[in-house]
Amino acid sequence: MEHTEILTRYTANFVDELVKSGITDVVISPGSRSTPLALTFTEHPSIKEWVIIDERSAAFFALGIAKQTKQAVALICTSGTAAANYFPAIVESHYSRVPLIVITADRPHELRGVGAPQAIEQVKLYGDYVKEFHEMALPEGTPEMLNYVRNKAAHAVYIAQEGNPGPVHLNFPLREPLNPDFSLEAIWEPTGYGNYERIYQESLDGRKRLTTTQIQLLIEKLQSKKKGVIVCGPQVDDDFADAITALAAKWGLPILADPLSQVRSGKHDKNNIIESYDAFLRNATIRKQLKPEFIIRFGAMPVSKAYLFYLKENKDVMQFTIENSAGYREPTGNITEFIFADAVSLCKDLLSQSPEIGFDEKWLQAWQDMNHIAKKHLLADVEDKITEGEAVRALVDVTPESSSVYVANSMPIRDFDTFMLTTDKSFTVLANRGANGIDGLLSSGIGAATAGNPVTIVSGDLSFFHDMNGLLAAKHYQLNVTILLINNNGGGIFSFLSQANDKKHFEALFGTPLNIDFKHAVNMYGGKYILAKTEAELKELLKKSYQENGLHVIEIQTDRTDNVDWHRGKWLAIEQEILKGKE
Ligand SMILES: Cc1ncc(C[n+]2csc(CCOP(=O)(O)OP(=O)(O)O)c2C)c(N)n1
Ligand SMILES: C=C(O[C@H]1C=C[C@H](C(=O)CCC(=O)O)[C@@H](C(=O)O)[C@@H]1O)C(=O)O
Ligand SMILES: [Mg+2]
Repeated sequence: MEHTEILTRYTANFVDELVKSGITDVVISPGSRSTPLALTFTEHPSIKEWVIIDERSAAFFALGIAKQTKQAVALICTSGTAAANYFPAIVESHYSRVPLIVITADRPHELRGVGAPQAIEQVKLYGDYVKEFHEMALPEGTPEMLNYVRNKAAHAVYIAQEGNPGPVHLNFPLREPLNPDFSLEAIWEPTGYGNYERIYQESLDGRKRLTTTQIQLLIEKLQSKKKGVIVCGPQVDDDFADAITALAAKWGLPILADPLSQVRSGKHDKNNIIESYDAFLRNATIRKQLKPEFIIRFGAMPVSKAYLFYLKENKDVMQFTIENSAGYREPTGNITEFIFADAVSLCKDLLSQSPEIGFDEKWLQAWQDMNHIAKKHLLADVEDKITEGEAVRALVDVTPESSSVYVANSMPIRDFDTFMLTTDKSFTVLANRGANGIDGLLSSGIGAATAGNPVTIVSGDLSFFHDMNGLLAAKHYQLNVTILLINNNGGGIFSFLSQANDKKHFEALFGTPLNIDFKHAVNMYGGKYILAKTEAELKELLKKSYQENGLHVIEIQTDRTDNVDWHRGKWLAIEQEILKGKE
């Protein structure tokens, strides 16, 4: 075979095997060295390609698709700093356990380290942030090498999705000429198959379960205890909410549900859910009154800093951390017993095998009473000028059934933690809490919108500014996306921190006001911009945006100092009523 036929068959077998392994979306950024990959993906009849010019945005866009669909997404870019621009999203996908197939085109080995253009060191470029790295062989046309390239494709998808999902990096050296020939016959036809990774696909559905003996041992450890707390961190399993609430109901235990646990919304039993714990666990006296005898946490730590303090103050308390596969996520240094098992299976096994464990019903009541007081205050007071908490409250009220909300880090996710109360409406809450970056948010949310469900992105002004390039995808692909822009003209979260006491440096180094009019940026990307001034107005504008196509940006404007005072006023009123009741 001559060069172009080898190149064509090699890349076609690679792409076809990715598709056969379940890849449905690929995000391509323009380049020359990546030509054979970009063209072959685009020519393949069964994959959707998204072209995103800015590689940092492209990778966060792919991350958003993968978070929404829970399936691996492929990324293609050319050599050089293009590949380096993938790094932030790869870090996020590593920590938030999102599967990505990262494919970087590269110069062939004779052009590396010799001053050739656009040639950087791409071997293991992302270090340990990827689950696996492979330097692909240069294209060859033998049956063995066409089998090899299929094996690597299937293996990459398997590794990206097995255990704790994450990114896999394939570096692809390619020699010129780079244009494939799609007139060739049967380029998608696999050569003799042989054994390769596809066989793993079936095992992905295998849930890791404890043995009956292990379940009994766990139950025995708990039976003598009365005051337990179930904590639900971020979860992706659609069956988890039903399973954990059924178990909590049988055991009579409170569930502290993080906004990303997907437990706060849905048709399941909400009786044991304590969603406002961040508001009242801020008070040390209340934390002491709620000292537990054991804690069972499912998944990563919740957003709540108040819960972190609660955990730190209970180093003597028996703790179990449930992880689906592997990992160590216990930042307080408290002793914990890690249980590596599928969360839903574990809940079901405990439910079916545990006797009536007579936990202390007053214990659950104590949590429910405090939660009730907190919710009363969080739902009270409609201000004449909308606040950041009311904006979240309004969104939770009007976001459509089965929609998704992609929430920015900093205050938006914390306001979701405080103001997203339980609801029978089912909607998904997504965020980039792996590394808590303010980068790539718009791209991630717009990527999530490609799945077709209504998506509302909740962004601070700096997060919006940080990823404005991401808006191009919404314009280019005419995606339907609503963005709730919470503009307090700077980094509002810093006003809650001790840095705010440094009047000399604060605004320059932490407040960092932008003083820009986002309307112009929104119009540049073909979006509809409007300013909402009250909670009622915001609700109407949000509902209207869900009825219309395209990009909608609804901005509310707040003052960072007023915002702190308003939040602290809420927290104080809650604490005072709870503690008054305890006098
Ligand atoms: C990429 C990145 N850079 C910097 C930070 C540090 N940081 C955390 S929150 C924040 C300010 C965010 O401001 P904004 O998006 O307006 O949200 P607000 O705090 O006002 O709610 C910054 C700079 C970060 N988390 N990620
Ligand atoms: C801006 C950064 O993130 C820090 C900001 C605030 C967090 C915090 O302490 C909030 C307090 C609260 O939730 O009541 C802080 C933290 O979680 O420890 C974040 O690291 C940053 O650049 O780190
Ligand atoms: Mg801000």
